[in-house]
Amino acid sequence: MQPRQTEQSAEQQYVDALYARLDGESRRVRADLDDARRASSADPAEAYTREVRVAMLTRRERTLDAAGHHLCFGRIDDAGGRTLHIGRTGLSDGDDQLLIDWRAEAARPFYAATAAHPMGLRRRRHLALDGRRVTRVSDEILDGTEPGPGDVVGDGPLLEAISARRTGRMRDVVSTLQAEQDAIIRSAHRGVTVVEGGPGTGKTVVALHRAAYVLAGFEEARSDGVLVLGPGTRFLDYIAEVLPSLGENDVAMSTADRLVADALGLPEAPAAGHELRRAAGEARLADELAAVVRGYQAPSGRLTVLVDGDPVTLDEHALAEARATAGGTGLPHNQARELFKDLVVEWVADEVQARARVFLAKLDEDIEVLTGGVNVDKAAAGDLARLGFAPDDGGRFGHAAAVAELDPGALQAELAEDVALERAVEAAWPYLVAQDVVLDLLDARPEISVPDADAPAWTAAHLPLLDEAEHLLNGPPARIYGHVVVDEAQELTPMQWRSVLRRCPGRSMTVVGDLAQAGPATGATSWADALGADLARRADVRTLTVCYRTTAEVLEVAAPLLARIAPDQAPARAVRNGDVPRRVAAASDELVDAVVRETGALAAAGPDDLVAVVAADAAVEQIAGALGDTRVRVVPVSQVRGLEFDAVVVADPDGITGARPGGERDLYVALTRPTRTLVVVG
Ligand SMILES: Nc1ncnc2c1ncn2[C@@H]1O[C@H](COP(=O)(O)OP(=O)(O)OP(=O)(O)O)[C@@H](O)[C@H]1O
Repeated sequence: MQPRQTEQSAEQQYVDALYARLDGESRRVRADLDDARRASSADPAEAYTREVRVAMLTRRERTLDAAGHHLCFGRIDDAGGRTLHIGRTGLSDGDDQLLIDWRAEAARPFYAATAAHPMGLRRRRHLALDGRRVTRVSDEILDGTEPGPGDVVGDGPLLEAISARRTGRMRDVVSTLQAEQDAIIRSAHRGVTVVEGGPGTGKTVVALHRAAYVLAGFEEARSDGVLVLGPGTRFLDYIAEVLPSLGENDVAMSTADRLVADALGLPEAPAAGHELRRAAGEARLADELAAVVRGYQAPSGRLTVLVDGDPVTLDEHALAEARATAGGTGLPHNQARELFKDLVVEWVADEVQARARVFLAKLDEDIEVLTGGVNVDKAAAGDLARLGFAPDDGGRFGHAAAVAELDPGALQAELAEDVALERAVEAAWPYLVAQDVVLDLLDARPEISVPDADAPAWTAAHLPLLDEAEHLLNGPPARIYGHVVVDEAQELTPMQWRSVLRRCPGRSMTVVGDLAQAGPATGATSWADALGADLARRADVRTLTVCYRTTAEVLEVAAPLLARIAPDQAPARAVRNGDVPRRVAAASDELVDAVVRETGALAAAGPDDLVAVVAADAAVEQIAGALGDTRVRVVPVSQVRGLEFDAVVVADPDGITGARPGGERDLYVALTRPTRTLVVVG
């Protein structure tokens, strides 16, 4: 038998044993889960323990289900001949660790060892499986020794993975993660990790595998959940299968816009043009909204309340003090209003009591005069004492008793319910709703206004403003996350960042993006622009340098553009070579025909290939119409960030660069989408 076959059948035996173990554990977990679900207890502590157990077993059940697909994909052998198999979950037989979870520390050398730093390994082995059958074994020798009879050295699985035809859905790449990617995924850093890198360097891959790692390793991520944010629904569909295939089904996925719309209970808002998005996304609008809200908080003047028909007035000084106290708590506006009202009530109650005291003292005097000097207190002392009143130092009960009857608590409670007082407070410090606050702001900013203030047609661009206002009025969002992953992070406006950050109070985040690909709504040129100087300073910034998507030839076509739009950025290094991209000249009236011809040729040449046309947004409809009903996708350049295809036709590059500001960045994004074939028509 060939070494390849011998090794393959030895691995097959091992893999069979792993699957037997997996099946056994799945059966056991399911039985335990049934038991745990059936058990009921009236004791709250026991009921809680049971719930925790059900949650734990459910998670394990899911992990085991997902792990069944390509259960084991690697093995590492150290110089002493010890071996470890690496896979999607850990499996053991008593003390024997049969399979190591890829996230475990012991699996690190599988990803991190190189010939320069073998980390004690002699060999790294990749296993390819088809169902439960081992279809291939391939080895890398890391310690510089010659391959022996048991080594199967050949083409790397990475090359095979990245050369494979795309399906339109991203897959997990847990079996071929590269060292520079793995170092970020496994980082123990709990704050903000920023991952930058050119197109196709695996930023999305890193972000998603990091989410899975963080879920397993960080307690706060497990308890408060993980959120993945992407630039649009097309992109979210594209990445939807990666985390479930890693056994993680509980990760929330959304766009920054949908996140806010859901939180505020608003319907999906229509997309906005980049000018509106940019204008409505400026950071200073947060200050302006805060000023709008402050403007409603007891503006200077006096506050008059009618109590039993008598006016009681808080003068400017008293009002300013109440405003300063309520405002100074830092509470959101609507909660601070309650405190403001309490202060007004207290003030008014004091005033009413002071007036009563004066009035009663006067009454005592009048009675004494009327009764010819008879001291009423003295005369009624016995009765008053029986009623529980104590005389003051001068032996007087009179107004002390009467004022005591004006129980301050009861008086305040009564005032708090008083309609006239409530009306006066509402005029000074009204309850506010977010939409009204934003409409107030828009009065002063016609460039971001909505047409009809009575039925405002909010667009996605306004959502972060509404979210900001909601925060100012009612405080932090109810739903927060233990870890937030932001993909295509260069696309978020400063106001969107504020929405995202307020949902991640722990600031445990993975932020991935490429500033050279920034669209016109943000045009961020530094991470400090994007994240704010403070957070950017504390962030752990990593750079990916190797392009796994496309060929060296395609990167070469994009290189002059990169030099113009991001002169400081070193181009990524491609690991593959391929065909030289083609340029097809076409006059503007022939353009659509030429695009149809070229895509037709590509689709015919690769019947299973994923073929796309990328065009300026305004040109999409015409091209799609001319193409008719084909499997070729026509994608507007504004929505193509993060996506990839086997073959791409870029239609009318000048049209793309001229369509909107920063058009060269759009073109750069378009040119870097293919995994293999690029045709530029124009
Ligand atoms: N270690 C890897 N093994 C196999 N495939 C990989 C690996 N790293 C990246 N890839 C593949 O390379 C392609 C590009 O990866 P990804 O989309 O994560 O790049 P990106 O940096 O996010 O790109 P962009 O900037 O265009 O959004 C994907 O098909 C991905 O699956």
